[in-house]
This record gives sequence, structure tokens and C-alpha cells, in this order.
Amino acid sequence: MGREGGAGGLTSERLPRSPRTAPFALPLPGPAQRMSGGDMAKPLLGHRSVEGDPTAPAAGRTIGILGSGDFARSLAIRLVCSGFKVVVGSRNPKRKAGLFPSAAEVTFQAEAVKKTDVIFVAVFREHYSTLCDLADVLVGKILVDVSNNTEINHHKESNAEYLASLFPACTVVKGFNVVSAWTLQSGARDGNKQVLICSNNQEAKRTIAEIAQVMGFTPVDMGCMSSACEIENIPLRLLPAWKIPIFLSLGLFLCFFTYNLVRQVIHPYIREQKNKFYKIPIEVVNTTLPCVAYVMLSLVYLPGVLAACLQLYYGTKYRRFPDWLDQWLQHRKQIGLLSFFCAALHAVYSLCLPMRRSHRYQLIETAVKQAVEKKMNIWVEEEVWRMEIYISVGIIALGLLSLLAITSLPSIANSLNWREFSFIQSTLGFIALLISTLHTLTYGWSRAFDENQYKFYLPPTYTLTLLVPCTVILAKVIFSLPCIHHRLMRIRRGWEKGRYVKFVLPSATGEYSSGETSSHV
Ligand SMILES: Cc1cc2nc3c(=O)[nH]c(=O)nc-3n(C[C@H](O)[C@H](O)[C@H](O)COP(=O)(O)OP(=O)(O)OC[C@H]3O[C@@H](n4cnc5c(N)ncnc54)[C@H](O)[C@@H]3O)c2cc1C
Ligand SMILES: NC(=O)C1=CN([C@@H]2O[C@H](COP(=O)(O)OP(=O)(O)OC[C@H]3O[C@@H](n4cnc5c(N)ncnc54)[C@H](OP(=O)(O)O)[C@@H]3O)[C@@H](O)[C@H]2O)C=CC1
Ligand code: HEM
Ligand SMILES: [Cu+2]
Ligand SMILES: [Fe+3]
Repeated sequence: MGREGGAGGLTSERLPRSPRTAPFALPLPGPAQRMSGGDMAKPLLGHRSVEGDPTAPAAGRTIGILGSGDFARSLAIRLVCSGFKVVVGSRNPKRKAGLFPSAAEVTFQAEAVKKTDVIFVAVFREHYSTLCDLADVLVGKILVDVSNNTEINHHKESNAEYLASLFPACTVVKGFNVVSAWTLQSGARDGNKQVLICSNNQEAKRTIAEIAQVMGFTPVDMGCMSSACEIENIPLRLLPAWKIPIFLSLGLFLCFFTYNLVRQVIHPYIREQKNKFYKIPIEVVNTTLPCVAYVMLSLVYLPGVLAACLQLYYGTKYRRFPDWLDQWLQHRKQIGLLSFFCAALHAVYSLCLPMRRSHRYQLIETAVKQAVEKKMNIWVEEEVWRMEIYISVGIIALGLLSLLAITSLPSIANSLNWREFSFIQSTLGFIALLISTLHTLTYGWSRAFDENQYKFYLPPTYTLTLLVPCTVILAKVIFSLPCIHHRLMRIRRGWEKGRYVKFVLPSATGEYSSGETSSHV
């Protein structure tokens, strides 16, 4: 992921992934920087204009596809829908023709190649060498390598570079590997709209970019062939973005689970010889899950607070954050979604609490006890109100989190402008944290001050979870004090402490690059 100088988790999420990956400026080729941010945010496709637009320069042209598999078929469908003529080259055209739209011509590999200058190679890398017979007819043509690998850096050279080495008389362009066959078939409306493209030949790259654009995708220039490796790794990198957050949540889950197990099951077993093991599947889990959800939610907003602290301390926003903070800022989305996941599970578990058999036995037991003791009124007003409030507040918190989760879907995020998205993610998300705190506090109530609640001197779990969220809330309150708020806002608008000195005497390490001043969103 591209590292931005500022606390730009949101930025890097919504805009092309690194400063290099600006969309092509078509039809005006030029420095990518010329594109305005608006162009990046707004999809280039419309239902209307792009598909099969006859005025587009690339439409109407004949495109070749080698291979007749899933990818080839979806690609053919999309190309035909976008107004291209398609010719498919197969080793067995008779058998495969029925799988393709009738507008596409399916023929032998050599025949297909002769009819076109642009050929998508929809064949696995392992079979590239079997195409060598076609070398003569392929001379001077553009080959598009769409292949993916099964693991990161599986081969020494990228698939595209390998293809180029097999066909030195062709121009190879890497692209389209980041879109799935499914995305191609359903059109660019769903899934990722960006197509990352690289090649050593500018002209060929522009041709493929035009084709991508006519098909409704957003071509992104990734530079020359040496980027192919990076492009091929992108589809494989999706999961690693989740790795740290998943380990974090599992780690938290284990810690809280053990803690709750000791308090709710082991303690009664050792101290009173009571068998409470039935509590493990639901009660212990339902004490653990909300704690994980709540702490993870606060971990989404903690890095923003730390970033603000650093910005205030350095007096500038142009100084790089330490790597760990950078990483953390970039993983907030995944941490947040996992928090939402745990909270949703917690809600379902909570709804199930009263329907359990153990709960019914306990109710009857209490009722019998009350009857024996001839107590008539067992209504405790305070308890009633406490529960009404904490459940209601919990539901609101979950509702807000659902809103955050929904807006993190790419198709919805794309339909919001920057301010709307940031209001939901930043402001409403923080309000969800506040309300969750209220939920936890009203649930916990005075339990923290009750000696009986301390099992093995361990305080009730909820008191532990309050630590980080309350720190975050306190910090946010402090940052909203007028003097600090203004300073922070000035820094985030580009003001720097002692800026003029630094412009006269630029720092030798180049940490304060003035070039960045204008590049921020
Ligand atoms: C269910 C759920 C789903 C989520 N989905 C997403 C998602 O899809 N995408 C995503 O990115 N996050 C997502 N998150 C994470 C989280 O909501 C966002 O990262 C959120 O924006 C963090 O807010 P913040 O106020 O802490 O930080 P920020 O919004 O980063 O920053 C706080 C304030 O500082 C300002 N600011 C920050 N950096 C700069 C800067 N460099 N220059 C100028 N001003 C700056 C901002 O405008 C803001 O006012 C999700 C969280 C949850 C719980
Ligand atoms: N499926 C997807 O979602 C995506 C696929 N890709 C890439 O597209 C390429 C094709 O993938 P996909 O369509 O799924 O794969 P398939 O296995 O479905 O298709 C591969 C095709 O390659 C052709 N082929 C040519 N030479 C050989 C050979 N010697 N041995 C076997 N097959 C040969 C075959 O067509 P014929 O018999 O007609 O010659 C076959 O249909 C791969 O490189 C993949 O990484 C990239 C992004 C997404
Ligand atoms: C529909 C929404 C929700 C409902 C119905 C709900 C219900 C409950 C219930 C019944 C309890 C008590 C559990 C018990 O008796 O052991 C509880 C506790 C708790 N809830 Fe929720 N809740 C909801 C949403 C949330 C959300 C969104 C969060 C935070 C992200 C959260 C965090 C907590 C925490 C931290 C506890 C204390 C756990 C403990 O220490 O025992 N809840 N909730
Ligand atoms: Cu990166
Ligand atoms: Fe490489």
C-alpha cells in the first residue's frame, strides 16, 4: 500500500493505492498529476456512454483472445458488449464455440492471431511455452498478459516478463489480472473498477488503456514492465491486509476468554465445587465477544489520536509517522469490520440468553425460593431501568456500526463524497464508540465496587475493557479544546512550526519535502 505522509488511512483506501497509480489521462496523455481528484473518485463508466460507444477511438476494433477458459469467455462477453469484434483462438474451436457469444468468432489459434493486432493471452503461465509455434504470426503484435500466480513471488521473473522473453518480437502489456472473470461478466458496476496496466511500450500501453476504458474500467498506469511483478502480487495481497487484524482479534479473544473462563467457571469449581462448565459455549463466549468488539473499536480510533499527538508534537503533518503507526492506520478498516463482526455475534448471543434451558431452570429456582421465603414483590426498579437502558444503547451502537460497515463496501463508498464518507467513518464511528462505552458502563454499573465480583482478586471483565476506549475518548475531548483544536487544524491544513527557517535551510535528511505540501487531498 502506498504510504502517505499524513494520517491518510481513508485517503489510501478510497483513492488509487499509491501516488504512482494515477489513472491515465485519456485522451490527453500526460503527467498523471494532471488528473484531478474528482476524476479518480468518479467512475468513468456510466450505463449510458461507455458500453459500446461508437465514438470512442478503440471501439469497433478486432480483439483476439488466446484460450477458451473462464477468463477468455468472460472477457469475450464484455468485449462484445462494449462494441468490439472478438476472435478467439482455441486448440479445439469446434468444441469451444458453443461457450462463446455468437458475435464472437472462435477459430484455431493461428487463424485468430492473423486477424488482429491486440491479443489477450488467457492461458496459464505454465502453458505459455505451448504457444511458441505461433511466434511467426505473432510478430509485431501486442500481447496482453492477464495471468495470476498462486503465491507471491512464485517465479523469479513476472509472468509478463516471461511471456516477453518467449516472444521478443511482440510487445507485451501486463493488465486485467486484478479483475476476476466474474467482474468482467457482470460489468464493472460490481467489484473493482481499476485495471492496473504496465508495459515498456507507451503506445501499446495507451491502446490497452483505451480498450479498458471503453469496457468501463478505470485504467491505472503502473509504469514500465518492472512493475508487472507488483501487479501480479496485488490479487494475492488481499488477504494479508486481514492478517494482522485477524491475529489481533484472535489474540484478544483468547486473552479475554481465558480471563472469563477463570472467573465464571474455574473459580466456582475450585472455591465452591460447583460445576458451571455449561457456561462455556454461550455465557463465557458472550462475555468475551463484546469485550473484543469494544476494545477493537477503540483500537480503530486510537491510531488517529496517536497521529494527532505526533503532529502536535512535531508541529507539522509532513513528517513520516513511524512504520508501526503507518501500518496501524492502514489496517483500521479491517480492525473496524472485525469489531463489527464480533459485536453482531454478541447481539445474537445476547438475544439467545433467555431462551436457554439453564436460564429457565434458574428462573424456576428463583421463583421457588421466593415462594418459600414468601416474598411477593421482587421488582427492583433500579435493575429494571439499568437493563432497559443498556440494551437500548447497545442496539443503537450496533446500528451505527452497521452503517459504518455498509459504507465500507466499495460500491457504496464510491457513491458517497469525501465529506459524507468521512462523517460516517470518523464522526459516527466515534459516536458509536461513545455509545458502546455508555452500554458497557450501564451494564457494569456498580459491579466494580462490589467485593463479591472479584474472583481470585480479578475485577469484572468490563472494567478491563474500559481502559483503552476511555483513553481515546479523553484524548478526543482534550483535542477538542479550542487552543489545541486550532493548532491541530492549522497543522492539518499545512501550517508548520518554524517553517520559514526550514525553507531557507532545508534539512539535510530531506524529511520536510516542500513538494508534498501541495499534493495532499
Ligand atoms: C464497521 C467499520 C467499518 C469501517 N470501514 C472503513 C472503511 O471502509 N475505510 C476506512 O478507511 N476505514 C474504515 N473504518 C475505520 C475507521 O472508521 C476510519 O478509519 C475512521 O475514519 C477513523 O477515524 P479517525 O477520526 O480516527 O481518523 P481520521 O478520520 O483519519 O482523522 C481524524 C481527523 O483528522 C483529519 N485528518 C486525518 N489525517 C489528516 C491529514 N493528513 N490531513 C488533514 N486532516 C487529516 C480528518 O479529516 C479527521 O477530521 C471502519 C470502521 C468500522 C468500525
Ligand atoms: N478466471 C479468472 O477469474 C481469472 C483468470 N486470470 C488468468 O487468466 C488465465 C486463464 O485463466 P482461466 O480462464 O481461469 O483458465 P482456464 O483453465 O479456464 O482456461 C485456460 C485456457 O487455456 C487454453 N490453453 C492454451 N494452451 C493450453 C495448454 N497447453 N494446456 C491447457 N490449456 C491451454 C485452453 O483453451 P483451448 O483449449 O481452447 O486452447 C483453456 O481453456 C490465467 O493465466 C489466469 O491466471 C486472471 C484473472 C482472473
Ligand atoms: C443489539 C445490540 C446489543 C445487545 C442486545 C447487547 C446486549 C448485551 C447484554 C445482554 C450484555 C450482558 C451480557 C451478560 O449478561 O453477560 C452486554 C454486555 C456487553 N456489551 Fe452488549 N449488546 C449489544 C451491542 C453491543 C455493542 C455494539 C458493543 C460494543 C462494541 C457491546 C459491548 C458490550 C460489552 C463490552 C459488554 C460487557 C461484557 C462483560 O464484561 O460481561 N454491546 N450486551
Ligand atoms: Cu503499498
Ligand atoms: Fe519482477
